[in-house]
Amino acid sequence: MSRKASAGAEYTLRSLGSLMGERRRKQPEPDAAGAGERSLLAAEPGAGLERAGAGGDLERAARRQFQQDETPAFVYVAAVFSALGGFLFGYDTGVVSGAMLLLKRQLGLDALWQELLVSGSVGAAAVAALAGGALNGACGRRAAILLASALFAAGSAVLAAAGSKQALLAGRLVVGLGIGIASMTVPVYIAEVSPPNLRGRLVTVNTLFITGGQFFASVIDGAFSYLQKDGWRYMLGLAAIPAVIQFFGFLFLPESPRWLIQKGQTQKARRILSQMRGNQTIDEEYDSIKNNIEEEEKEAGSAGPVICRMLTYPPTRRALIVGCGLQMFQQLSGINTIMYYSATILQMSGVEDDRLAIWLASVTAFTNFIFTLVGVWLVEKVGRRKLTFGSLAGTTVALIILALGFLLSAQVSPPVTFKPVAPSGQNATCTRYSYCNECMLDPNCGLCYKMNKSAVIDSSCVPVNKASTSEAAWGRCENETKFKTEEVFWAYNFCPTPYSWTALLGLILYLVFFAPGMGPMPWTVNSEIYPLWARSTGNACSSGINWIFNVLVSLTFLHTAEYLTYYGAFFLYAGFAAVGLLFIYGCLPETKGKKLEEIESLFNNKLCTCGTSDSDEGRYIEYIRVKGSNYHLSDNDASDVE
Ligand SMILES: O[C@H]1[C@H](O)[C@@H](O)[C@H](O)[C@@H](O)[C@H]1O
Repeated sequence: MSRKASAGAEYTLRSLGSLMGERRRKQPEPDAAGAGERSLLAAEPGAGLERAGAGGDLERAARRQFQQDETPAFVYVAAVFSALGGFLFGYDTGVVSGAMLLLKRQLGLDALWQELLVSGSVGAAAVAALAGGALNGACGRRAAILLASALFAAGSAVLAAAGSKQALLAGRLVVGLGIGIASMTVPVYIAEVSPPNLRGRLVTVNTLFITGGQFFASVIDGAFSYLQKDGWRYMLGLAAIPAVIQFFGFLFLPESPRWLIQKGQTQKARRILSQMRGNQTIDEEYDSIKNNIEEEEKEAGSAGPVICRMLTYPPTRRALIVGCGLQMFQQLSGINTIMYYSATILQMSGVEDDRLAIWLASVTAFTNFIFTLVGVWLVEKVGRRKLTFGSLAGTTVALIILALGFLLSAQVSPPVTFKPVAPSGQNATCTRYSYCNECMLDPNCGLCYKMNKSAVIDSSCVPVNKASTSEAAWGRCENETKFKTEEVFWAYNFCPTPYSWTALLGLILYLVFFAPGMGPMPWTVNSEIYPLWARSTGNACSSGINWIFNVLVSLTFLHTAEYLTYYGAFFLYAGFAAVGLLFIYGCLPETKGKKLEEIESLFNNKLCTCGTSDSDEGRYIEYIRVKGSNYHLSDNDASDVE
């Protein structure tokens, strides 16, 4: 039974499709626009007018019809300005790989410094995401977004002007703090200002901006890679522009009305809510939020840290497990390894030119972006649960194909047929390897070879030039301009085999399936599943988990590949994804179209019964006030019934 019902107010329970306790019964699917507007008497918008018999119902149905057409442009403006935080998150995480190619040469960075600059900001993001919960709760979403954009701007300026590696590290850490705060705040803010029927779509737009930022970063990397000296300053510094735009935009944008109500600033909250809802009456939404907060405060008690209250109160504990689980499986299915190694996978498939591979990597980022757009379109049509499940199922299959591609390539990996003698003082470790795939698993080595028709001949495994991976440290492939005229080829990171296209196919399928669901849904679902008192903390924890697993997966990939080989690593990710499928099937309820205040009741049942239990999308339950408290728990019905 819902917490509201147990709170002493007297309710009658009405339901369209099924009553409490009944199993799911199939309802006609509302269309996207009406997803949040399921009526008591009409499950589909549009059917409302015909079916509403009584005068009050008719009026309500008409009002609903009117309301759903009118979402003020203001909501979209607020969503787009906050999603600039997503863009910066994507840009700053994406741009660093290209910048690093130039930086390591210009500043002579060793592996440790490269690692620090790449992972430092991700680590800082994890810390800031975890700390961002307290910041959000105490100062509000708007202040947190303003702080994030200020950090992005300041960090980018430091990076653009950096004169030493220490300054670069400081800049990356500051940017990382911005990424962490933005990643946990922006989805919450968008969810709180959006009307229920658009919420999923608008929060998903934030992930569209993340992947858009990553794509834009890859184009900028490609463009500035020609500017060998100082190109990295532009790559890293350009992020200041959207950061400044967001900062000034947010000076004019309002605080989340839900947060204001929680803090007792009710007049201001009413004003902002009516601005956000245009011509719609806001009384019901306002009362619903306010009563919900009062109920929550009564029931959850205000003693102790929020995280302890969340863990001891079963519905929020379950929501937290679902939220963190989704973020963990998003990262464990290997998205960032795929993005990072896409250039390698493309090279394996026969793209030998380094520059071309960089440009093709931006095609990968573009695919991720475009298919996130498909997610924006689908989220209100098919709902979060089906979209996430379908997406992860496809991702699992794609990972298996990718792994098979690497496996087949390893099996026909060309043997090393020529063992040159290392010049004195030079490293000869690479010459020990007997097959190309062994040579490739050692990051210090590459293959130098000739081709006879499509067969690899005269191949040797030699050390890579530390300053430029496009040539060897010594031997036939030592000088790129020279060996290219001599029909000698150099492969760093890939083995030329006839099965490489399988890996390419796996890569494309991976992005096509991952981007619409597993990419955005963990963020979208997390922005919806916690009650207001636990929302900032819940999002802080789940975003923190996302960043922690992001670091873990990216940092361990090369070692995993060394121990398990490439195909082993991808089979491992496929295994994680398969476990994630069971988790989603069992534990993820449908939140589509529900008011944020209603979602908590989805977690009243024992965890991981969603696949079979009645707390799923087929149920349309409505509590109507009979007397006493002046609100009800319903699927967007706007009136009080005495
Ligand atoms: O949702 C995003 C998105 O899918 C990005 O492409 C990925 O790099 C992030 O790690 C993820 O959180």
